[in-house]
Amino acid sequence: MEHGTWNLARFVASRLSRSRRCFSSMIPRPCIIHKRGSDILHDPWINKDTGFSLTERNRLGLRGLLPPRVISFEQQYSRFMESYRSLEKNTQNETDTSAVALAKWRILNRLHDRNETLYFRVLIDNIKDFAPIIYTPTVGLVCQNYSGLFRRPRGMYFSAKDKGEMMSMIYNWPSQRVDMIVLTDGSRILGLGDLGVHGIGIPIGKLDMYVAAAGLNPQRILPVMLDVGTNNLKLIHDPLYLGLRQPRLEGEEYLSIIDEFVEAVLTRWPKAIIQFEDFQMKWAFETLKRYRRRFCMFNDDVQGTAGVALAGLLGTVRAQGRPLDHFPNQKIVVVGAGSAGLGVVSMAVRAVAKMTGKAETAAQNFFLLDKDGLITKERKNLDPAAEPFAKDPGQIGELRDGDSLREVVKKVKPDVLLGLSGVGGVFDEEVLKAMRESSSSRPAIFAMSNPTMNAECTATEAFKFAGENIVFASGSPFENVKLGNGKVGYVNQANNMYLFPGIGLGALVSGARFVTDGMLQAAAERLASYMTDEEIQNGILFPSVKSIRDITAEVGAAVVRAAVEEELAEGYEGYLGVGPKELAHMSQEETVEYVRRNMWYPNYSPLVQQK
Ligand SMILES: NC(=O)c1ccc[n+]([C@@H]2O[C@H](COP(=O)([O-])OP(=O)(O)OC[C@H]3O[C@@H](n4cnc5c(N)ncnc54)[C@H](O)[C@@H]3O)[C@@H](O)[C@H]2O)c1
Ligand SMILES: O=C(O)C[C@H](O)C(=O)O
Ligand SMILES: [Mg+2]
Repeated sequence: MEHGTWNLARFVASRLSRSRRCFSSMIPRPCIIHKRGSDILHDPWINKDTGFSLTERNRLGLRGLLPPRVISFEQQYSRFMESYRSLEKNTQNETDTSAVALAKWRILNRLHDRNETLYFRVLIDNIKDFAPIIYTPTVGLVCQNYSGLFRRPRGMYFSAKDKGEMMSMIYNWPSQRVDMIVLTDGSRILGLGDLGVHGIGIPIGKLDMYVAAAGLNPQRILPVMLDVGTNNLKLIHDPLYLGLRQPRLEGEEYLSIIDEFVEAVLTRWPKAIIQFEDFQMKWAFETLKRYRRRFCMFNDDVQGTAGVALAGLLGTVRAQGRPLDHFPNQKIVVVGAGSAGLGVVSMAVRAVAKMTGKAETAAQNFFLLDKDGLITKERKNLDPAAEPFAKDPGQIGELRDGDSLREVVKKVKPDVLLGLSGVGGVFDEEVLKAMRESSSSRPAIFAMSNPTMNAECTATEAFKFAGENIVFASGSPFENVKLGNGKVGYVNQANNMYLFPGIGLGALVSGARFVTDGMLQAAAERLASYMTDEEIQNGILFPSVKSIRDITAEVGAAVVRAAVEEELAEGYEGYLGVGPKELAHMSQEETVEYVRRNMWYPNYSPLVQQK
């Protein structure tokens, strides 16, 4: 087939007519099931509650197991939203905001446990309201209270006691096919530290976002907890703790558990993608190095975060009214030299090197701090991962190793202050006021740590102390700030949710062998270019969460094109799957359409039972 002669519409039509699979993007197609009667009502993947038609009730042995009236999907939807809105109304004056957040989570979780089609429809339609409940920040609270909230298991749990058994355990998962796994060991849950097995809430929340934003089929996702123990003594001594009450495995013992799990997954589902999430830094880097050239995986905290931050940094240059090629001149202070901070600096420095063609000087305008202050080459026991970004002491205003954040901001006068420290309030009044002396007339403050309590500062503090002309972004959502005189300080949410669904989806529908730096760079660049100049001038660096499906399609397509360019796209065996040659011939627009068409959308499908 010649380039340019490939016709997406014709191609999609031909796929639609020949496919017999049970999920579709828009048109409900029959779903083949192997269950009957009450087993159907207890399976949230296929349950429709009172929505089963009378003919379906007859066909599936459901007659008499439900009240006689058939309630339509739209009626069920309205009834759920009414009960949610009445909870909202009844709790609006409640001062215990955590209790309210958990009550909202419970009502959504009950629906999730009962009827996934309805759950995902309400989630997609109300993503701006519901993302903060099923995802950051409430998901952090859920993990902290997991033993009390636990009713039904979700996902799979592999523990150190399962060594030697994982290859058979993986077949206990009821779905024949899994496309996307989010895996954690619970060792660094948001900024909340080691929450052991209770960290399972994070993979669940991330995969909910995959379904909502990337349209992954919920029957093909798998949240996984690898329980290798916990070093959180409070949990070890808690009689209701649900995980192994032993210290974390270390060294080769630890790695052998991950190796065994990975082997088991890839034996059953060789094309599954594994997203590593909320691993403590040493294992985040070690596992990334170990696996990234062996199968299709990425670490969201290192790589997804880096792309989102880079998009924000490029947006800041535009918001400051400067041309993009000014980026290498921006002075950027990064607070936190962990998996996220180092991921951000590495990617941003690579972008500078690409722009200037000078790798040796690309890190000169980045200033990295950890809990012991500014990192210089004089640092004792300097972490090799931080070494390329360590400053020469004496550079700019006599910088010294261990200089405090206040000193660094005063001496450097940065254009951007970016926090990934996990420590709430480190951007205090003095630090924020010092940002008024920034060499930019429109400095940016990125308080990216999660959840809300761990943000380096609040939005209100940032606008109050650093000035009304700043650009502001936070990892957890904050309300826009009223500045008086009808002016509003715009709050961006700089969260990796803008990228990981598109990275995963792009890797999936291209059949990429690996996730490369080139694919990640393409994802970040697409996110950066998504905003118009007008939006950027108004301080809006990231799109509204409301358009997350659209962004994800664009990011996914950028990842597909990069995978094709790097000759890593092996094709996708899905409902609308294509081979590598067809992928190679798609235009940019056709790729976006192809990605979009592969998104699952929640509708009740007619159920057909096969013995
Ligand atoms: N917004 C997002 O999308 C996003 C993505 C990833 C991580 N995060 C958040 O970033 C935070 C850090 O994650 P991580 O994986 O890098 O953790 P990490 O534990 O690997 O690293 C934390 C780093 O912060 C440093 N630090 C601690 N206290 C400090 C202080 N007072 N001043 C300066 N530095 C200090 C530590 O020395 C370490 O270098 C978490 O809160 C996490 O939720 C946000
Ligand atoms: O989970 C999030 O909201 C973002 C990020 O992955 C984090 O660990 O904080
Ligand atoms: Mg994370």
